[in-house]
Amino acid sequence: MPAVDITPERLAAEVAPLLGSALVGFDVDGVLAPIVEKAHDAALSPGVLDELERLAMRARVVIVSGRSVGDLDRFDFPPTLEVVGSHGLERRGMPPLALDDDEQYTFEQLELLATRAVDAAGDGAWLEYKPASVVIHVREADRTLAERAIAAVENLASMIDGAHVKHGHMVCELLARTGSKGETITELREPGQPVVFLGDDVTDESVFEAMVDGDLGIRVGDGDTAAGYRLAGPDAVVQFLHRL
Ligand SMILES: O=P(O)(O)OC[C@H]1O[C@H](O[C@H]2O[C@H](CO)[C@@H](O)[C@H](O)[C@H]2O)[C@H](O)[C@@H](O)[C@@H]1O
Repeated sequence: MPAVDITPERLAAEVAPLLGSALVGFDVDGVLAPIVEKAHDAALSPGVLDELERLAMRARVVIVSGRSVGDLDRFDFPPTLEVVGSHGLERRGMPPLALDDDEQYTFEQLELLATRAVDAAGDGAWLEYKPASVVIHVREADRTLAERAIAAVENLASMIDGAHVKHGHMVCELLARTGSKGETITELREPGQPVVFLGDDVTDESVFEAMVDGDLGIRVGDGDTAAGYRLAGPDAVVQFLHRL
């Protein structure tokens, strides 16, 4: 069934009765922070931190991001929030992720591929490093060159032992160890605890796909989704939080 468009006010009315019991999860880029050209320029929408802090007094709030935990520090999420990074591979306050020797070898091969892909995609393409992956960013690159470079890198990565590939908004991530936001939420939820989750990207779909009766999945913005509801964009997320 296609997702139902919902207003921030209506969504707040749906979520409010669940607050005492629910796990409320948020993706970052495209949900709490509007998408921008350069990942290091991203900032939370004005007012979001205060609203999240208030929400955390009434519900268990978790941030589940593809960014690394170290990178997520830039957003200053308060300590009352749980913070999960690298698509579920890292948790704030836990020991840092360390690759074993095989994974390290895979990482080095992927880094080489990714570097070549950035060269092939040309001006505007760049590499982001995370503890278990490298991300090829092509938002500012020529679209045709970027698509070609990513198709080639994906093909080559499929021949490397232990390699995984994830796609996102104008990015291709090559991972030496993989995680899943859906599995993370399933691990975090208490038995019978309802989940409310807002996400905007392909990697958030694993959360929506793992949802059970009583959960609320909200896709933010366009795109195919398994979520039940759709909010217009990051501005609507701020309004939703405010109404809540
Ligand atoms: O799971 P998220 O918290 O949404 O993180 C997903 C990726 O976000 C970042 O990239 C995206 O946002 C950038 C800034 O708006 C944008 O320029 C880029 O095109 C987007 O894909 C981040 O850089 C990635 O590491 C995250 O995986």
